[in-house]
Amino acid sequence: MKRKLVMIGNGMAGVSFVEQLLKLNPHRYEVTIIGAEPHPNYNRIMLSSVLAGDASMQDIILNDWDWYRDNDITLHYGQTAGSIDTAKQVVTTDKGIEVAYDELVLATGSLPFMLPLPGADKEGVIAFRDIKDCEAMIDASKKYRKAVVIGGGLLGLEAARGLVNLKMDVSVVHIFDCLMERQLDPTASKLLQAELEGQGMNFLLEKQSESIIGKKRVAGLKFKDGTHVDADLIVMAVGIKPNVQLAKDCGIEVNRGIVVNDYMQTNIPNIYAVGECAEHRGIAYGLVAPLYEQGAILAKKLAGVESEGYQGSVVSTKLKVSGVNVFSAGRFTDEPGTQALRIQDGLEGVYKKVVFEKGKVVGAVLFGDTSDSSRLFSVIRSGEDFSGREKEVLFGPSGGGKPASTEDLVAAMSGDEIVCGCNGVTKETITEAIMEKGCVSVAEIKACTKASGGCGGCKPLVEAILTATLGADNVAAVKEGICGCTALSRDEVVDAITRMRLTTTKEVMHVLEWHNPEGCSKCRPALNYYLGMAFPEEHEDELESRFVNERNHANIQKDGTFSVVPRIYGGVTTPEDLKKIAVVAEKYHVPLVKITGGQRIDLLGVKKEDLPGMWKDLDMPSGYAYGKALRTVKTCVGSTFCRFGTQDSIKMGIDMEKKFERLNTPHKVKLAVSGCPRNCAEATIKDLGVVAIDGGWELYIAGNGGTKVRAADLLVKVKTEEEVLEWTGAYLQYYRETANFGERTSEWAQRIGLDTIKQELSAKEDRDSYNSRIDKTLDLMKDPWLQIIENEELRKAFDALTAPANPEAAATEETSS
Ligand SMILES: Cc1cc2nc3c(=O)[nH]c(=O)nc-3n(C[C@H](O)[C@H](O)[C@H](O)COP(=O)(O)OP(=O)(O)OC[C@H]3O[C@@H](n4cnc5c(N)ncnc54)[C@H](O)[C@@H]3O)c2cc1C
Ligand SMILES: NC(=O)c1ccc[n+]([C@@H]2O[C@H](COP(=O)([O-])OP(=O)(O)OC[C@H]3O[C@@H](n4cnc5c(N)ncnc54)[C@H](O)[C@@H]3O)[C@@H](O)[C@H]2O)c1
Ligand code: SF4
Ligand code: FES
Repeated sequence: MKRKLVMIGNGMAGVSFVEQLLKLNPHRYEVTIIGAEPHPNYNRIMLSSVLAGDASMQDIILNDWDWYRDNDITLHYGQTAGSIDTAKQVVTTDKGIEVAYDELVLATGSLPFMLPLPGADKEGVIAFRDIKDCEAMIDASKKYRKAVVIGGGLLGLEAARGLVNLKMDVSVVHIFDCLMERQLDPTASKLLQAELEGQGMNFLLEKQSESIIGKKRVAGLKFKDGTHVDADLIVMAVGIKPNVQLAKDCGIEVNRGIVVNDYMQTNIPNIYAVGECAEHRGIAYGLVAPLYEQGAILAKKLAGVESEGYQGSVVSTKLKVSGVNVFSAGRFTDEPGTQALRIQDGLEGVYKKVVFEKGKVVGAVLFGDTSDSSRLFSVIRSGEDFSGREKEVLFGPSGGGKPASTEDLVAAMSGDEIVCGCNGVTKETITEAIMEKGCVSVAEIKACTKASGGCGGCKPLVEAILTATLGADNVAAVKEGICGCTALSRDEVVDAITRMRLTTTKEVMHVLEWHNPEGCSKCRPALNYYLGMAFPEEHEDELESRFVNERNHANIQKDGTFSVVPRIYGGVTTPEDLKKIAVVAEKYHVPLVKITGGQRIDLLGVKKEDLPGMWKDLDMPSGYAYGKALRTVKTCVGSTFCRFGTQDSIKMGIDMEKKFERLNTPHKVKLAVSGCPRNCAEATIKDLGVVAIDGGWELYIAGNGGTKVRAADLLVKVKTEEEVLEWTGAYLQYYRETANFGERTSEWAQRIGLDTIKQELSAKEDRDSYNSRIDKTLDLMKDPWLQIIENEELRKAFDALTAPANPEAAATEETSS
């Protein structure tokens, strides 16, 4: 008969412990979890990324509902354990459910510390601890402007960064004169402050909060020095306290946290504690890496596997604010008996400090360049004696180069050592992903194991494990750089752009140390695209990084003339538009007027100097026949006139074209809509094709009618026109975010797999998230012809553009349709 294991708390530490227990001894226990939050276990760390707009709520689920069912775990979610009868071994929840246990694990985490200020109960005063808080901030940003974060620690600064991204005016109130004083020395702290001020944060240092003002809702914060700051939202991030009340009430020994021994046992038999609520050797940890280590020890204990017990952890932190590289580990302050080695490069904004005690590295602070973080952390944990050769730690044995390689440290790591603290991923899990699942890049390892998907601090170590496992030559062979100017892959470049918030091609090339500082014709347009995709609002399109056809907003022809293709939505025109086209064709002596395969009209043989005049006279939007963008939405007659038609394909096509026109994509995108399965619009050889069926629509993807003909695959059947637009938006944005620049949907879909696409888009929440990003981009797009006609500066710049010496070479870039 199975023993009854009950766990109170459905958070990161607790569930990680259960996962490890199931691996070691899957059949020993009947597991019940009581969780106060109405969600399955999620990655609390990533709430910062959700707030910053870099991840969706769906992305941060660690164990979905199916996981509990598949592992026979009873989950009482949305219920709080209210009491424990330690004599009868029964837990009672606030909803009156009684659960008997043989073994009980407390994993109740922490509570945010709320300053007991007068007015702290007003609307708009919140903490930042869970999904509910995160949603409250996102909602507030839609209605209000001024946010104040109290606390300049890790949490406060990550909250502040998220609120800046949500377009709020953000002030951070801090009690000391240095931010993150628990992790940084004053030098690093001041460098950090300057960097964050540059990102738009305002700091009010050495401020003691006195009261919160306002009526029902907060209106401001008053300080003890008589000053005040206006606020529509106040986020308190002034630390946490272990959640121990339940334990205390039933007689379990509690200090700051629930007191446990090296095997996570409390003073009451059969009751254990793990995670932030536990206090081991006087320390209650507030970071996940040590909590996962505790979970591993407890799992062994309850699975009947011997271990030496938990010995405590050295912790390291990395601030998850993009564009800022800060790392801190161990004891970093100058104490008696310690010595510090510091280097500072004021030009590059780099600062490094390593603290020694009796020759051993006991702590480190890095700012600006954190590439040494994994190695330094390993050195701290290894306790290696550097007496007499301390400088090797930063400068290597020769005094001038890099110190002992990360690969050596990787080789010395045991399999169960945690590599990614944020996601609790061990070295063994990563090597398995490489050897058994065929991962050959950090991005693939991330997709497979989640390692490096949180703060990103473990990335160098994951990379080193990859190199150590596959061999440097093999890694280099499989890693396809985006061009000869860099050894970095597309994913690595895009990841760096988003993580470090790089905004220009020059900045990317500089920060990522391009071999060729000017880039080349392959990487410049690609970077320009990736930047625009990642930061549609901040990035200014770089004309000089565009291909010649896109610079001219017209396709260059073999004789050096251009073609003009105005947009004709869904292939439906009007007598007025036809008249305008005819007048323009005559006025500018257009030698050839041609109906294209995409159901529109091409005016060929136009002189460059005539282009703006023609655009003005036409007074029609650009058809983007020259761009890596949405080209056409071909439609059939559909139900309006055709006797076979089941749906209005013309309206559907026009709606799609109007919604997605001007969208920049990795390569050109063509759509089509047919009004019945006879498919006269050839929708099944398009990047996305829609075919009407009885009572709905079928969406086909990744078709191609070009040199490599490919029939499209069925993605989904839907009922309404709204759903067609919703799926199309999500699909196009997923393609925009994950395809290589220059990769058609057909190649992309074959590379990543149809099942992956289906799975990625299956949840409505994910589709909404993709749509919100595509909508943001579409809102910002303007018609390029109109801009040049209306804006004198742009007009001058356009006139100054010269056509390439060899039009044929340029014409191979793109073809129109
Ligand atoms: C925004 C944010 C960013 C962070 N970033 C990082 C980071 O980058 N790196 C890092 O290492 N750490 C980070 N942390 C800290 C990290 O999230 C915590 O250390 C970790 O989540 C603690 O895990 P836990 O399981 O002990 O507690 P929790 O994850 O808090 O889980 C405890 C759970 O128990 C539930 N509970 C409590 N009492 C009861 C009860 N009586 N009955 C039922 N359920 C109960 C709670 O509702 C909660 O769901 C961050 C924290 C936040 C809030
Ligand atoms: N990147 C990360 O690793 C990360 C990110 C977020 C949160 N966390 C963890 O979550 C927990 C909570 O984070 P936190 O930043 O709230 O805790 P913290 O204790 O690390 O920092 C709180 C900060 O608030 C300041 N403070 C205290 N009282 C104040 C007051 N009255 N007015 C103004 N400032 C005041 C403190 O000086 C301190 O710097 C911690 O355990 C932290 O490690 C980690
Ligand atoms: S696809 Fe069907 S509805 Fe459209 S024109 Fe052809 S037969 Fe008519
Ligand atoms: S340690 Fe943060 S992502 Fe791995």
